[in-house]
Amino acid sequence: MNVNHELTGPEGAPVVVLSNSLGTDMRLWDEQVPALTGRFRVLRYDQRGHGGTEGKPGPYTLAQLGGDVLELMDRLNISEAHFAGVSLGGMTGMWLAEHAPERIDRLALICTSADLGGTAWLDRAATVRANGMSAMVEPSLPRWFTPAAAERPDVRAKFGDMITRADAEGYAGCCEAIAGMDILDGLSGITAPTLVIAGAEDPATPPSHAERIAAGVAGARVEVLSPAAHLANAEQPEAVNRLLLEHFGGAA
Ligand SMILES: O=C(O)CC1=CCC(=O)O1
Repeated sequence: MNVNHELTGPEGAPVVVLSNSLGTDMRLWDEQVPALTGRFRVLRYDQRGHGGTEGKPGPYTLAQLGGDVLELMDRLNISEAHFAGVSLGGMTGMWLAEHAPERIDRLALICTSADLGGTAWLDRAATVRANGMSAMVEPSLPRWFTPAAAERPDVRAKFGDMITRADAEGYAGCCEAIAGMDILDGLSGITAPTLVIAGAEDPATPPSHAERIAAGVAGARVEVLSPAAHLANAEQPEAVNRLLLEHFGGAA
């Protein structure tokens, strides 16, 4: 799998891997990279079918999305890393922390869920396969941002571009990975110190989902940010940067 990625920050520093959500790409992390590269080597990548990573025919599984990360880490000679993921990226992180615990040091889960599966995802996969990605822009932005942020021209341009650039088959395959996800029972197997961040106004993965994750992962801590919807790291970058630096051990 040829995973599009970017590796920046000081050579030899601890590595942080950043994983994007459904419909976005590595630009989701634009506000985090400058803050993190002061202390960390940062590897951000595009999930299958998103940004510059090809969308193989779906359906996908979380095991495949996690496998893409392990393959990339192997290729770059990264034996272990901290991991932060938003939504689908967080699901990928939970899969990795359960199934490859020796590769994940500390885990940050942003606006995600361990139990978001269901048939609605199969309907969404069918919709994008039939109609393409541009139909997803207007429904997505109000889930991703609170109303004031969702109306900002810069936000609409940047995140609208991410959605329309995504490959419909890749997006659909990722929807099918969410539909088939089975993480809840595996949470007790996660030993990486875990921070869970939620957006108080997130309609897709509200804070109750963060609380359910934290109830399953021993020692996990929850932080709820407001105002923030589903892409809390884009809407509240300073707060998320501070939390990530504290959690990964890079705070001044
Ligand atoms: O539906 C959305 O756009 C929100 C979302 C669910 C999983 C994910 O990665 O994003």
